[in-house]
Amino acid sequence: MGTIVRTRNLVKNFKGVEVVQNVNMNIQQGEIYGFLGPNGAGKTTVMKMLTNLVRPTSGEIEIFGQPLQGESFEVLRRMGSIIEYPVFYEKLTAVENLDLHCEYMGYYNKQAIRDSLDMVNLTNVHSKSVKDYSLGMKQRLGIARAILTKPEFLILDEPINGLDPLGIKEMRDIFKILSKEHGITILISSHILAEIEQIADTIGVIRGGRLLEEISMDVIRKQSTSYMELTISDSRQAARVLEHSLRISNYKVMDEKHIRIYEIVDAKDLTKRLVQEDVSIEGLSHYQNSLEDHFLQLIQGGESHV
Ligand SMILES: Nc1ncnc2c1ncn2[C@@H]1O[C@H](COP(=O)(O)OP(=O)(O)OP(=O)(O)O)[C@@H](O)[C@H]1O
Repeated sequence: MGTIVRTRNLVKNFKGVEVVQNVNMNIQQGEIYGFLGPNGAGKTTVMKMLTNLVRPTSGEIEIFGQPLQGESFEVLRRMGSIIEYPVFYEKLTAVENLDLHCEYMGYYNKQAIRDSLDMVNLTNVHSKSVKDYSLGMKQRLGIARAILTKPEFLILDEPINGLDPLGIKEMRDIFKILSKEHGITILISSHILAEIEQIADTIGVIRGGRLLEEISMDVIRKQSTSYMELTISDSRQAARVLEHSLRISNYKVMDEKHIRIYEIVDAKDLTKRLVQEDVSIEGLSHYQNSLEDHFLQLIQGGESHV
């Protein structure tokens, strides 16, 4: 698998303010890359730079192994995008809108229009004009338009924003089909972790214009650990009991009164043995280091909407 997008020290200044700072981003072929960050973090600006809508102040962008320049029309033709909200001719129908888009792109193909509407489940809307569409339908039409020319790489800026749970589910299913069945690499931004974690293969976290982390979901899942924390009278004595009587080796003494155990143990057995060996137990709790904790620690916002 190759790298589809690579940015090196990407910077964007607006009126002297660095809204994107030294971003080094790597998107691999075939993956769904979740671009996670609070409002104003710089996601849209990065996406605009990737699509040549905004020029970087400095740094490099490589897409499909080629540097992105002002005249990279070939590269741009292989990409589809929805940046900010998709805009349509409201009085026209879906097919009429896509017809016009095809004409504009110099890619007239009736079958492609039908295929892409099918792919986003926008059928049976023949005579309806776009002004009567729900937000979810508009978003899906935006995706249909973005995939009309059968791009290899799709950029979607907050496509789930404002959708109801059913709309979100529909969108997720569409992303999965585009990715897994059609092999399209997808960059998708959101400010809500829960939306991203279910679909992304890799997550890039951005805040204040800096890419704080780029990590695969597999690695994150492996890192998220559960443990049991014991509060005891004497952690040294307790550690001896764990090692010698219970044969537990995967634990950590936190301080004089706390021990964390990272392996599965029978809590009843454990407490019984500790009491037998004169260690008094003041507390025992189970913890799960969740994905959310991981990102909240990273972003240090303290809210679940990072
Ligand atoms: N054309 C512009 N001129 C001046 N400042 C801008 C411009 N475009 C974006 N910014 C600023 O750059 C910062 C990053 O904005 P950007 O839209 O990229 O963030 P974002 O992560 O996409 O957030 P959102 O989800 O709210 O769009 C913000 O502080 C924004 O006000």
